[in-house]
Amino acid sequence: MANEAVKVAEAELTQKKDEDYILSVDDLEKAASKKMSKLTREYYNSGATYQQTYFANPRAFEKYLLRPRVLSNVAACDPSTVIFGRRIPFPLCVSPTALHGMAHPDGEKATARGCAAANVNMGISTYSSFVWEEIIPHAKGKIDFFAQMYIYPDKTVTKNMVLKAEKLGFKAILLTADAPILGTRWNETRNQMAAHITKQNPFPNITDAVSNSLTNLEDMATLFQDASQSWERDIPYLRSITKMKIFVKGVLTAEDTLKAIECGVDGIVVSNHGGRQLDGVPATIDALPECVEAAKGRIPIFIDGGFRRGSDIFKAIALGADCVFVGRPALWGLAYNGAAGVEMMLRMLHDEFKKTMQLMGCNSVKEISRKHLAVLNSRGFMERLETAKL
Ligand SMILES: Cc1cc2nc3c(=O)[nH]c(=O)nc-3n(C[C@H](O)[C@H](O)[C@H](O)COP(=O)(O)O)c2cc1C
Ligand SMILES: CCCCCCC(=O)C(=O)O
Repeated sequence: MANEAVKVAEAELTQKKDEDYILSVDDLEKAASKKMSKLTREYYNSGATYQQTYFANPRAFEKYLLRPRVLSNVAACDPSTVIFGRRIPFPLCVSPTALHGMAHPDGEKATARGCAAANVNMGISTYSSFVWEEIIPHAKGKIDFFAQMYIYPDKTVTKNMVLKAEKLGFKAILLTADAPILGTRWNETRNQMAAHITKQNPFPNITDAVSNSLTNLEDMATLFQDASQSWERDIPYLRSITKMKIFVKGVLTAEDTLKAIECGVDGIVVSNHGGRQLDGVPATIDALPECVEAAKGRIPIFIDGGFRRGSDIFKAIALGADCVFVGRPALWGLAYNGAAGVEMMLRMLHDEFKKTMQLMGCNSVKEISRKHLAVLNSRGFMERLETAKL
């Protein structure tokens, strides 16, 4: 009888294959990628030109080792933190990414529902598949939204977008600064992405300006992104027309961190656009320390790029970030199972982050610091990050 029970249990086990388990963001990426069309998969899962930065982002976390403290009574560990005056479950928000309609028919509306279910704030792209006013009601009052914008060549567009965002209750502008022109992604040309976009996936927020005659995204972007954007001209202008917080997204250096402070922005997002703009720039986790050092606590610092594990989030907080954002993981959740897939991804990262905190001996986000990290020096010996000569 016992043998029979074992046989039944084994038969049930073999019905479920290893790939049916989604236990990590990496599992989710694989499962979601199978569900996407070639066009969508290659648009989402790629970077600029040789993709050096795209691959560097997730890999760079490995060189930061964790230094745990034991016997620290972590039974009451609390991974929550406060962003813009609102307590959020853990230091994570969703980055703005274009065209969620390619992953799921409900696009950003489903992403917003997934974020609301997990109580996670969401950035929405200028290039969203639905107009902002259609997306917000799906989570209104439950989470904060951030409006991703560019400096548009036509300044009345900039002004209208800002005023619209303010009216819709967006908490902050994420001004994308690393895209005065669009980066080159070769498979977008191979897949004739621009033709697909104008026909099947228009940009409803800016649709009037879209020209069907254009054949590549880089040309299309010149309609919406102004190569003459500058700190001196555009930040004071934005400041003069809005009370929303202004975060500059795409900062990678101490110099630009200082410039951001000088121009009076409310914060920066250390970002390389997920490796989609300038190939060859550092992984964001490697650029973070010089930005943190330059800021000296004067402005909040957010970061995105390659975050796939709870321990990645822990490392960024330890290096001085206030909050981490994820882009592609939300797209994978959406493609895998709509709003429920987005929620699943966010809960997975929440649980991994909390477990990392507990196994590190931390009870609150405020306790996490550089003393929790180490690196291997050039001779292969471990050094505490606090004292390491890098
Ligand atoms: C498919 C895709 C579309 C994106 N669209 C935008 C966009 O419209 N505006 C923007 O500022 N950043 C955009 N980004 C960059 C993200 O905001 C974010 O910086 C990046 O995805 C973070 O890296 P991760 O995907 O590894 O988490 C996009 C990224 C991806 C993957
Ligand atoms: C014509 C513009 C194409 C959308 C660009 C969105 C974006 O930033 C990306 O990384 O892709």
